[in-house]
Amino acid sequence: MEEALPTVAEAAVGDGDGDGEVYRIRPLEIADISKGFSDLLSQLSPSAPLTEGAFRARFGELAALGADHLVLVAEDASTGLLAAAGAVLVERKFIRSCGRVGHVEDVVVDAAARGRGLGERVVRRLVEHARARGCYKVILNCTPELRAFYAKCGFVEKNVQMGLYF
Ligand SMILES: CC(=O)SCCNC(=O)CCNC(=O)[C@H](O)C(C)(C)COP(=O)(O)OP(=O)(O)OC[C@H]1O[C@@H](n2cnc3c(N)ncnc32)[C@H](O)[C@@H]1OP(=O)(O)O
Repeated sequence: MEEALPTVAEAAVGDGDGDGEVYRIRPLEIADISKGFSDLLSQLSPSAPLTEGAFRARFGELAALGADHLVLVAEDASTGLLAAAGAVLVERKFIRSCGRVGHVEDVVVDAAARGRGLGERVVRRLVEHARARGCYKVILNCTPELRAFYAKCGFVEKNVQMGLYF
């Protein structure tokens, strides 16, 4: 029988890196729609602002996936606004003895907060989550300019990304 999934909150408790400073990394919450989540995501990909209704609907869908889908955010204690976000999706496979693979997606740090190690901290927390969920690897797609950033986070270049857009 499959083991019980921890809740998203349980799966990512504790910052664990003792920054004791401004940013608190934690799972996404419903209230984050009013803490700049949409503006943060627009720095990843320009798009129409996320409405509260759309945010709530998607939040509910993702919550139903339990710990197999985790969105982390970093809240700036001095402003109450979000300074970074990132997600990891745990894919359940048949191969590799029904192994699991982590997919890191949508990592972004607010332009004003870049260059202070926050992006690396968020990625490392996402990777920790995937490892704790039993993944045998974590993969992601990025542009060539981000090779050095992900190398700092422990990733090595492997294979080729392909896409087919609709
Ligand atoms: C899977 C995906 O989501 S890919 C999409 C990634 N997101 C984006 O491109 C959105 C726009 N960019 C950003 O949000 C940010 O610039 C990020 C997330 C790429 C980096 O966040 P930051 O907080 O600035 O990175 P951080 O300060 O943790 O950098 C860690 C290390 O990587 C290096 N690094 C960071 N960005 C880059 C870069 N673009 N090119 C080369 N090295 C970089 C840093 O110099 C640092 O190295 P150091 O420890 O030797 O000083």
